[in-house]
Amino acid sequence: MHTPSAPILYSFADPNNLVDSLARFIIKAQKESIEKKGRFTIAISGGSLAQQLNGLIGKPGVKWEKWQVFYADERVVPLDHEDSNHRLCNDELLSKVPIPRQNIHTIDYSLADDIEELADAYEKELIREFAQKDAARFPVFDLILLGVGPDGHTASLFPGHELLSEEDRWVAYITDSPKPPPKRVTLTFPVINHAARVAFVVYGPSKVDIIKTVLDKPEQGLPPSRVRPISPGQVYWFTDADASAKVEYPRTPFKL
Ligand SMILES: O=C1O[C@H](COP(=O)(O)O)[C@@H](O)[C@H](O)[C@H]1O
Repeated sequence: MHTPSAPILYSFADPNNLVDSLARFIIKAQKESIEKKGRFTIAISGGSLAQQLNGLIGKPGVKWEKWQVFYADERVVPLDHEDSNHRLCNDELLSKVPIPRQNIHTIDYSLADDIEELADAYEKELIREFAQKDAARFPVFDLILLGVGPDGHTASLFPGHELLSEEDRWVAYITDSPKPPPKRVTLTFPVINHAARVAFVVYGPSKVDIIKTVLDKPEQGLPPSRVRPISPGQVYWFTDADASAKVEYPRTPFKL
């Protein structure tokens, strides 16, 4: 097994530059994936990340019909509820681009009374997309987009939670999320760490201390510090000057 590569940190002084660079990065990942496999598999988080994706709207070169979109985590609420990660992503991006609805893989909220069944059903949705085509132990997403909460969670993997040691499941559930709503499903570390690329998108002054801890003190083992995709996977950080203000970890100039 190869050692994971060190994270690559980008810091953008201009917010528009962050949005545009992220869009160009995603389009490049999409192009490489389609050339290799004929499709682009992406998992998207909710929260503040969704607003950073609008650089993709109307951009030439995006082959929406080749995208298979999953959620890195989802709050167990109706899909049109204001807390739903799908609703956020749909409002900010997916409803504004020509992606076929069947390529957007949402949770089945009709199973909400039995969250274990709901998580199993979402895992089966991933198995249909990945296992039959790639025959791998874990799915290899072309790209997973993650955020980081001020408390140090990523996806719905919270500091100190027992889910951090999940080794088998692709999709796990929690009913005691410290951040509301309490019921959520999430991709697990084995899935996140098998991705070809993982990009954190973190901006704003409220994230400044947590990003410093995650990048400068990975030995503390906060969930985002544990995102180290196995080689040749790579983790990237797209940050703004506010979020990365205190980070000593070396920045890399953005170029494609
Ligand atoms: O609850 C969640 O929070 C994180 C971070 O959200 P942010 O608004 O602080 O960026 C998000 O990445 C995750 O998908 C979501 O469920």
